[in-house]
Formats: sequence, C-alpha cells, structure tokens
Amino acid sequence: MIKAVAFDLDGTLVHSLPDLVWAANAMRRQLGLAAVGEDKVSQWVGNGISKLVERASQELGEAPQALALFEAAYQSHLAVASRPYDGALAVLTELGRRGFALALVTNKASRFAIPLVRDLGLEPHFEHILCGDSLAAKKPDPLPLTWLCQRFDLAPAELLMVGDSKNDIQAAQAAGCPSVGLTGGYNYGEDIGLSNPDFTLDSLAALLELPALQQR
Ligand SMILES: O=C(O)COP(=O)(O)O
Ligand SMILES: [Mg+2]
Repeated sequence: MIKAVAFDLDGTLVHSLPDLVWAANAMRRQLGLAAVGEDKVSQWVGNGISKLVERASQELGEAPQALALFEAAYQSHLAVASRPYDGALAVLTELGRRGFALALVTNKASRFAIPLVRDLGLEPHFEHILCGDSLAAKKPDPLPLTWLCQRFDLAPAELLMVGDSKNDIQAAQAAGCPSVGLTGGYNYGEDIGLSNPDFTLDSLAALLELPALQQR
C-alpha cells in the first residue's frame, strides 16, 4: 500500500527547460560557442548541473570557467520562463488531501532547486526536499529514496517515485520502490517505457486515477 509519494522536479513537476536553455546559451556565448536549442539541452538534463555544463561545453574539452558562467546566468534566470506543468499544483494538493506524505527528490543542486520551488509555490507541499547535493549520492543511486523510507518509517513498497527520467526509475528499482514514468519530460530522447516503470502515464493528472493513490 502506498503511503508517500516522491516527485522528481525537472521535466516532472516543472518545465524548466527554457531557463536552462537561456543559461546554457549565456554560458556558451561567453565561451565563444554557438547557441543551441531546447532539443539539445533537453538531452543534457538529468544528472545535475555540473554534468549539464560538462555536456554543454564539450566542444572545448576542458573549460574550467564554464560552471561558474552557467551558474551565474542560471541563478539570475531560474523561474523566468519555467512553469509547473498543467495540473502539478492541483495534483500535489489533492494527494495531500488524500493523506499521502509528499517529498521532492531532484538531482538539481539545492541553490537552484529551493528558490525555484519556492518561486513557483511548490515548496509548502513537501515534507522533505532532497536535492542533488543533499546526500552523498543522487539518482540513479537509491540513497535519496532509502533515506526517505527511513525518515517516513516506511517499507520501500510504500513509497512511490514519480519521474520523467530513467534516473528516477533506476533509483526506485534499486531502492525496491514502485515507480511511475511520465512521458513528455527530459529523458535523453528515450522512451521512458524502456526503463520499465511500474506505470507509464502521459500526464500528472492521471496519477489521481491510479487505484493505489485513491486513499492512504
Ligand atoms: O538537474 C538535473 O539534471 C535534473 O533534475 P531532476 O532530477 O529534477 O530531473
Ligand atoms: Mg527529471
């Protein structure tokens, strides 16, 4: 029986790609590189900011200044075009009303993730927020989910992970937690179904129809 739900952030609750593209291009311009579009950047998201920057400056090989350039740009442009997906706030509110404990498990570093969820009004819904730098390992490592199970005093089977990326599904599988894979997010251009989540859904709103999430 599910008692708590852990949500991923980028590509799951928030369409953050436009601001990530903006920051990546601000960095690339200063490094003398050409601008890139959403199609490219969406494939660089998933393993945290430093990996994104590494992928976004790959043509240069070593670019020690790249991370600082990206971070300065992104910090000033976190929630300009980023928006919660349709129904995101309503789904969090309704799951809370049904008695489920909610948590956020993102690979985004806390200095970006926290102000973003605060700005978009998502923060009060979560009992715990785990970011890419909160613990010794991030998704696809199971650590954030096993940490949550301990905090919530739950068995792995009682915590549902909802995410758009194979990192979310692999973390859930390694922790022994059930998972929902959302289509339409940022999954390196791959079909999320290939990661074998327990459920594959096309929208957040469809979560509310899952039999396991009717009532805690
Ligand atoms: O920052 C990233 O690379 C991905 O963030 P997410 O875990 O919220 O999808
Ligand atoms: Mg994601």
